[in-house]
Amino acid sequence: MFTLRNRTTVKESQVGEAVELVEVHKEYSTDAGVVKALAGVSAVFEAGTFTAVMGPSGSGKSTLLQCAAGLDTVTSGQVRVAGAELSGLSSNALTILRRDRIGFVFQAFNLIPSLTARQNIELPRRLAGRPAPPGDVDAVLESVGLTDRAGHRPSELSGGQQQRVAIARALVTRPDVVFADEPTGALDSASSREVLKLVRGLVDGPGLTVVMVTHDPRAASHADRVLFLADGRISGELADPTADLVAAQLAAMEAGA
Ligand SMILES: Nc1ncnc2c1ncn2[C@@H]1O[C@H](COP(=O)(O)OP(=O)(O)OP(=O)(O)O)[C@@H](O)[C@H]1O
Repeated sequence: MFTLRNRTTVKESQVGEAVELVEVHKEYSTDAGVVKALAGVSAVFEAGTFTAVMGPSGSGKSTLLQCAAGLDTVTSGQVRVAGAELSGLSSNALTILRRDRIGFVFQAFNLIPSLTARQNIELPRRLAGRPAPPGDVDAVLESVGLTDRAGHRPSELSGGQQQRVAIARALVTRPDVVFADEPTGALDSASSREVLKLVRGLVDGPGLTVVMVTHDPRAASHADRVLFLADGRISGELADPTADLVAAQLAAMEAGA
C-alpha cells in the first residue's frame, strides 16, 4: 500500500479538519444575470474520512468541489484546507498548496494518449519542475494495482485502469485531500466498484481525506457519509449510507419532500 508522507508521525491535518467551508457563497455573473451557485455552504470534512456530495443537476456540487480545492475563488465566506485559509494566500502560495496538498480526479481521465501510464503519472511533477523520485512512482503504481501496466498507453488500458492511472497521478504528490468529480461517471459498474474500493482503501489505509461528487447511490454507499446539496445549500446529511437509503433520500428531494 502506498505510504503517505510522514506516516510515521501523525500530521496535524490528519486529526482534525482537512477541509472546512464556512458560509461559502459563490455567484457567477452571466448575461442572464447573477447565478447563485453556492448560497451559504458550511461543512467540515474531517481528516481521514470519505464524503460523497450528491444533489440534483445544477445544485452546486462541482462548484463546491472547485471552491474547496482552490480551483475557483469564493464570492464570500471561507475555505480552509490543511489549516490554511485559501483567500489569505498569495497566488503563489495557493499554487503550492494545490500542488502539494490537494489531488483532483475528474470523470474524464484526462490522460495524455501518447504517454505511458508511468509517464502520465510523472507528468504533473515534471511540469512543476519537481520530478517525482522513481520509487514514489513505483509506490503509487503499486497502490493502484498497475505495476504490470506501467508501460502501457491509455488506449491499451480499460476505463477502470485509466481512472486508476489518473488516481495514481493525483496521489504522486502525496496530497492530504483528494477531490473527485464523478470519478466513476464514465465507467461500467464492475470498473466503478474497483475504483471505489481503491478509493476506500486509500482512506482506510494511508488516511487520505476524500470528497467525491457522484450521481450514483451505489458509489455514494462506499463513503462514510453523504452531503446533499439543493439550490446551492446543504439540505441534508446521511452517515453510513447504503445505496437504498441514498436513493430514497434523492427521491424525496426530487419529490420536494
Ligand atoms: N462558470 C460558470 N458560469 C456561470 N454559471 C455557472 C458556472 N459554473 C456553474 N454555473 C451555474 O452554477 C450552478 C451550479 O452549477 P454546478 O456545476 O456546480 O452544479 P452541479 O450540481 O455540479 O451540476 P451537475 O450535476 O449537472 O454537474 C448552475 O446553475 C450552473 O449553471
